Amino acid sequence: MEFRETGIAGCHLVVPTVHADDRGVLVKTYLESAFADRGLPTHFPEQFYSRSRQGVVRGLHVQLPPAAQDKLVCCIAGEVFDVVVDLRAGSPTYGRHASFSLTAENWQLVYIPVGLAHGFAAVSEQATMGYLATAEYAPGTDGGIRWDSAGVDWPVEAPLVSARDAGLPPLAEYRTPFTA
Ligand SMILES: Cc1cn([C@H]2C[C@H](O)[C@@H](COP(=O)(O)OP(=O)(O)O[C@H]3O[C@@H](C)C(=O)[C@@H](O)[C@H]3O)O2)c(=O)[nH]c1=O
Repeated sequence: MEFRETGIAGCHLVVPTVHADDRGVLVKTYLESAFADRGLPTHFPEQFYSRSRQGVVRGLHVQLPPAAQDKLVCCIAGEVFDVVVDLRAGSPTYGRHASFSLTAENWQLVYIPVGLAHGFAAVSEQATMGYLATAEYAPGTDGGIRWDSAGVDWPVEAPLVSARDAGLPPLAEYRTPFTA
């Protein structure tokens, strides 16, 4: 399991070892000791999945304190264009984003620390995302910024976006509770 820097402090691209043989593959996507060695969280009380059809954009979401979450995200079916945006006041990369191609074939994951917004576009016909999170979901603490306000070059035409996501504030108007 390799941890690659992403240009946004504390956010890592996690590249697991893919053990392939005649039968197929075995891939370990989370290893407590590897996370502990890097000072990353090892307690993930919540796991969930979403399935999206092609052209869906979800995000850009961040769960607010006191229920703020670190997340470990991956794509277990299909392919997504995954995005994080730094919303930590005082961060040298505040407002900047990083993007990743997460696919069921490359098995890569993104570790997203508290204070980064997250979203993705489903690039394949269907895409299933998996999440581990360090805090349980708390209705009323879900926030974020509008998907098209952070300079992201989304690889989809006419994205399908939820009403809630369409109503999120743009990055320029976002009042962040997070600090670097
Ligand atoms: C995220 C979440 C949603 N829900 C409910 C609320 C709502 O009725 C329904 C769908 O929620 P949403 O529209 O927020 O689902 P979705 O847009 O898939 O939300 C997710 O987006 C990506 C980008 C993330 O990073 C995730 O952390 C999460 O915010 O599921 C839960 O019960 N628990 C949860 O943890």
